[in-house]
Amino acid sequence: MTTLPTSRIIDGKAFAEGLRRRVAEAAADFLSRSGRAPGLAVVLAGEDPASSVYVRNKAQQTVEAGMASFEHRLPAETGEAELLALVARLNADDAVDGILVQLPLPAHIDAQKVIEAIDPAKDVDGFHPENAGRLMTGLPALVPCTPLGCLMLIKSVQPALAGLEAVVVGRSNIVGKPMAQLLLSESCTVTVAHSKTRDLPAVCRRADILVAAVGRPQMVRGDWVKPGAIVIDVGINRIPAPERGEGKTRLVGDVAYDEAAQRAGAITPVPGGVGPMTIACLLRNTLAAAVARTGVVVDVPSA
Ligand SMILES: NC(=O)C1=CN([C@@H]2O[C@H](COP(=O)(O)OP(=O)(O)OC[C@H]3O[C@@H](n4cnc5c(N)ncnc54)[C@H](OP(=O)(O)O)[C@@H]3O)[C@@H](O)[C@H]2O)C=CC1
Ligand SMILES: Nc1nc(=O)c2c([nH]1)NC[C@@H]1CN(c3ccc(C(=O)N[C@@H](CCC(=O)O)C(=O)O)cc3)C=[N+]21
Ligand SMILES: [Mg+2]
Repeated sequence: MTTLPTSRIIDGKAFAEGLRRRVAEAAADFLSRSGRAPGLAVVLAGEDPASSVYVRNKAQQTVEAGMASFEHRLPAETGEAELLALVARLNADDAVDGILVQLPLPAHIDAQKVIEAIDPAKDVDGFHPENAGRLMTGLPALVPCTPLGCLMLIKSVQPALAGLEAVVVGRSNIVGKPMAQLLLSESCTVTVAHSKTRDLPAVCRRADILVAAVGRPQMVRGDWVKPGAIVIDVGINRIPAPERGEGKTRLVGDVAYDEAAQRAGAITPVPGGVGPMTIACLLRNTLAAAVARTGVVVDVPSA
C-alpha cells in the first residue's frame, strides 16, 4: 500500500516575523546613523472592508519595526485633486520614505493617475510604471510586496529555481505580472495563465511552482497540482462559514487547500501564508527606499 506524502506547510506568518525582525534591526541602524527613523505614509480613502484588515495589521507592525507611521484617512467623497495634492505633499516631505495609497480607490478617482503621481523613489508598492519597467529590464527597482514575499517563500523551500516550470494564474499589475517577472529573473520557464486560458487544469499540472492569484475562492483543485509541486496561494477571499454560526465568515485562498496539500511538495496556507509576507515586504521596501534616498548604509534583507 502506498500513501501520498503530506506536504510541507510553508509558514508565512513565521517567515514574516523573522523578516520583520531583520528589518527592525536595520531600521534601528538607520536611526542611529541618520538621526531619524524610516517613515511610511499610508493613504486610505473611503472604507473598503478588505483594505481595512490590511491597514490595521500594517500600522501596528510599522511602529513595532521602529519606523514612523503616517496615517491619512480620507472620507470616501474626497476629490481626485485633493488626493493628488496630498501625494504631492508626501513626495516633498523628507520624513516620508515610502508612500502607499491603499487600493481600490473610490470609483470617482483615477487610480492610475494617483499611482503615477507618487515619486518612484517612494513607491513602496512598486506600482509606478517606472518601477514596473525597471523590474522588467533588470534594473534595481522597488518590487511589488506580494510577489516579492511569494518569491522569498518559494526560495525558503527551493533555493535553486533555474529551469523549473512556473505557472502564474492571474495577470494583474500588482500580483500576476510582477510575479512572472521575478520568476523569469530566477530563470524559471514561466507561463502566465488568465481567464482566457484554455484547459487551465492541464496548464497548472505542468508547474513545478504554481502561484494562484485569481480572486476566486478555492478554484485550483487538488488534481491541478503536479505531485511534489510548490503551491503559493495569494488569494484572500472571505466566504460564508455557517458552521461557525449564523452570519459568520472565514478566509480562504484561491486553492482548495485540503486537496492540494495531498499532492503538493510544499504549500502556503490562508491565512498565515502570503498575507503576512506582503506587510513584512512593505516594511522591507520602506527601509530600502530610505537607504536609496539617503545613501545611509544598512543591511536590507533581499529575496
Ligand atoms: N495576500 C496578499 O497580500 C494579497 C492578496 N491578494 C488577493 O489575490 C487575489 C488576486 O488579486 P489581484 O491580482 O489583485 O486580482 P485581479 O482581479 O486584479 O486579477 C485576477 C486575475 O485572475 C484572472 N482570472 C479571473 N478568473 C479566472 C479564471 N476563472 N480562470 C483563470 N484566471 C482567472 C483574471 O484574468 P483576466 O486578466 O483575463 O481578467 C486576472 O488576471 C485576490 O484574491 C486578492 O484578494 C491581492 C493582493 C495582495
Ligand atoms: N496599495 C495597496 N497595496 C497592497 O499591497 C494592497 C492594497 N493596496 N489593497 C489591498 C490588498 C490586500 N492586501 C493584503 C495584505 C495583507 C493581508 C494579510 O495580512 N493577511 C493575513 C491576515 C488576514 C486576516 O486575518 O484577516 C493572512 O493572510 O494571514 C491581507 C491582504 C494588500 N493589498
Ligand atoms: Mg502589494
